Amino acid sequence: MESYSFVIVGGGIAGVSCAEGLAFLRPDKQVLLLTASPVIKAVTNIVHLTKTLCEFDVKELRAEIFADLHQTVSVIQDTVTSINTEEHIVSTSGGKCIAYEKICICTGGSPKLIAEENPFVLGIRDTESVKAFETRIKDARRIIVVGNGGIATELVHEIEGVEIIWAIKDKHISATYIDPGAAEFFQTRLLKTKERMTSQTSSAVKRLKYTVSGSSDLKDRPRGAALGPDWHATFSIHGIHANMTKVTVEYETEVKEISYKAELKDSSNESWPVYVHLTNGKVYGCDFIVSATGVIPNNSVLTTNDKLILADDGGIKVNWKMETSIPDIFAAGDVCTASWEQAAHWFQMRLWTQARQMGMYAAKSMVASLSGETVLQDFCFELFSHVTRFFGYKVVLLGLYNGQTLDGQYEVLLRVTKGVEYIKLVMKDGKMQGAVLIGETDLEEMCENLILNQLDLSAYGEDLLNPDIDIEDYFD
Ligand SMILES: Cc1cc2nc3c(=O)[nH]c(=O)nc-3n(C[C@H](O)[C@H](O)[C@H](O)COP(=O)(O)OP(=O)(O)OC[C@H]3O[C@@H](n4cnc5c(N)ncnc54)[C@H](O)[C@@H]3O)c2cc1C
Ligand SMILES: NC(=O)C1=CN([C@@H]2O[C@H](COP(=O)(O)OP(=O)(O)OC[C@H]3O[C@@H](n4cnc5c(N)ncnc54)[C@H](OP(=O)(O)O)[C@@H]3O)[C@@H](O)[C@H]2O)C=CC1
Repeated sequence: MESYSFVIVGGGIAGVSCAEGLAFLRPDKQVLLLTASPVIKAVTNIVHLTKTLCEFDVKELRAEIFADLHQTVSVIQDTVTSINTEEHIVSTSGGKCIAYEKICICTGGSPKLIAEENPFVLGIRDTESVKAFETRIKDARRIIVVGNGGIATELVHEIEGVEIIWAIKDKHISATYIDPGAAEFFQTRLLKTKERMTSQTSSAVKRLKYTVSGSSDLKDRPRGAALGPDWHATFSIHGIHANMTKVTVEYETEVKEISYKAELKDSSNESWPVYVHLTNGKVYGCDFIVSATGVIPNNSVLTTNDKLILADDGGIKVNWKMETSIPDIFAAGDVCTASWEQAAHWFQMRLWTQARQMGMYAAKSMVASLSGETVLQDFCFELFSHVTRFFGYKVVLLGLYNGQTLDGQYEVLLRVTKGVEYIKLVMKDGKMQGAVLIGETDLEEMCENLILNQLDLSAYGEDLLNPDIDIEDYFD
């Protein structure tokens, strides 16, 4: 039987970061990366914006190319079906049994759909799912997007040539990331006017796009890793209309029923393949529905083990060393749920930054566990930080950016320049707890420092955001 010191299951960012970390830390040990898809995701072109905040590109590599880059890493494309945790043996659907000393589960997540098995409900996760979406949208007149998080926000902004009904549970758009004020700031970009489309073309700032190498023979691949930055730029997501793009937001509503006929009249007089009945009483016919309603961790490789402890969200519970409840089994990325006592300004969100940090840290922890050394928790778990792009703007989120865990006991300092920047500082007892920085504010480093060092800023009051005072000089 083949045997490895370290086995990793999953070739997404968490698994690949873990494999790279292990290869670096223990070049004397053999590492096996077992992954269901023939391409793996590697992080490249890392740009550090601050101590905890970085931007990077995600590169798709064929498994054999990744293995060639790392002498001690082997990659096998196969699906893990079960793990014998007593014997330390992992079994695959291809009939392999492989022995391990330490194993890390990095199997990611799958879209949590509002209706499983409904052919009109699509989720977006990997290259295959976007290809399915691309095929469907090119003939679509109207689609319904359900959900108010990352995917819905990106899609509604990027899709052209189709009517979009965006059904959200909240009172404002993009509620997973921003507050009502920032939602208002984005409002002009949301309305897909001709003017907006022109300005978008000229102002779009894109990071490097990744390419899908050798995609033609990947048709039948099993579920792949989650997409990378600017994933939408690699696909054509344009509906049937040449010029018309219209967005209607249905606030504070959910999908009650999906049917193939409408009892109530749909507002258009057209006929549609499918109708969505909302809890606010409205009925919309559409060509299909995008369910951008979160992810479910892929925990099945371990669920038959009665020692496994899962969190309420289905994630595999891990402690601060990324250890699961089963000896010698670690987990990282979207599949796990951080179940340690967390630092005051950090919380888990299923993002690629955290997938990378967790994967790298799991490698450290596995190495320490093998050699009986102690490990200290990584600094990255001190502060939540995320940089992304919504509606064409750079968006930086730091710490308790939405007042998370503060029970409404905080103040907000705000500076808004319409169409340029939106800055929100979350303050408690004169100390900064979190920040939302939209636009090119150049304030991320200062805010990061002030959240981490908890300096009492009461003396500065609102001057903290006075554009006439170069406050950065005080705090960098
Ligand atoms: C459309 C989209 C846009 C996103 N945009 C952003 C963004 O802008 N910023 C951001 O920070 N995050 C973003 N995310 C989230 C981010 O992509 C994920 O949090 C991150 O990639 C998770 O990485 P992972 O390695 O944990 O899991 P995945 O990338 O899901 O990788 C899981 C891997 O495990 C393999 N696997 C699964 N089951 C098995 C098995 N049984 N045996 C063997 N292999 C298996 C899969 O093939 C895959 O290779 C986005 C996600 C999506 C879907
Ligand atoms: N730029 C970025 O940072 C991006 C990040 N991502 C990441 O990719 C993953 C998948 O994205 P996404 O699917 O958008 O997930 P998110 O977790 O970002 O958002 C899910 C949204 O769907 C809502 N929701 C959940 N269930 C229902 C339901 N039954 N009916 C209506 N609404 C519902 C949630 O509301 P509630 O929270 O109230 O339950 C939330 O608004 C996430 O981990 C996300 O963080 C994706 C794209 C871009």
